[in-house]
Amino acid sequence: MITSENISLYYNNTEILSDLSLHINAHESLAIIGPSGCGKTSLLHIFAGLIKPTSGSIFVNHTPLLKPRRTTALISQHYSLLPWKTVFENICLPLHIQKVKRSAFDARTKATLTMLGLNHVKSKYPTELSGGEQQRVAIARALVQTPDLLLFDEAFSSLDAITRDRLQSELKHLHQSTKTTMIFVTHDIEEALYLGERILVMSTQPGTVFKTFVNPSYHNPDAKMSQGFHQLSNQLRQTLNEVMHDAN
Ligand SMILES: Nc1ncnc2c1ncn2[C@@H]1O[C@H](COP(=O)(O)OP(=O)(O)OP(=O)(O)O)[C@@H](O)[C@H]1O
Repeated sequence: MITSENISLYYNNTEILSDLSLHINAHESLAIIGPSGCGKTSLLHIFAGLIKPTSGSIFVNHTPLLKPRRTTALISQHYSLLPWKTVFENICLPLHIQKVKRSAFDARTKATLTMLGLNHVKSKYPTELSGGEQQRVAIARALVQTPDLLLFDEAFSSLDAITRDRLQSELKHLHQSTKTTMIFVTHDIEEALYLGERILVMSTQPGTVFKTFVNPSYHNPDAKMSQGFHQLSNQLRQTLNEVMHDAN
């Protein structure tokens, strides 16, 4: 689905990403973890087509990525909902902008509201919702466009532990049922392990691939309780220590 070939990124004269090559398969769920400032958000913005690498190439479905795609959705920790619009209106906004017919977008919006358990708040305004509900609305607004690529930038970091657990499990279910390609940037090792079929550990700035891990417990319904989960969690912790050690 996405291939980056030897990409580098400079801001002013500072090298942020260096010679980064990576392939993400269609339907894969990849978690990206790494030290603060190593360029995770910048890499996600490159995948979204929002910024161009200074050198190297980036392809989505074998086509050079030159601008944002309509079927890529980026979800960050700032929900970016319009406060003067209801939940229903916020969710159908992208369809409205794309001039999808009212009859078609009503049905799609209703189906998405049901999928994310938001029917009871559909007439409320964002300020009347909890953080978890607002994040669910942001996810619904992304899903209503039936994206083939979902990018999450620390999307759950400001949520309480119970809401985060619930949303993580909803997303995992969504990934397993829709097979949308998903990329999660996170600081949280447990989140990376729960949501990533594969986990990419980045080096310190300038960021590049330090190591990737295949996650054997991803498809285990009780992943968080499994021995494999705890073993890989320790391995990831150790690898992040190595990353920091290499930088000193
Ligand atoms: N628009 C910009 N102009 C100049 N420098 C920038 C810009 N955006 C990001 N940077 C710098 O690029 C580096 C990487 O930032 P980025 O947000 O991609 O890292 P990150 O790994 O996501 O960080 P964190 O984990 O702390 O969120 C940082 O040093 C940051 O200060």
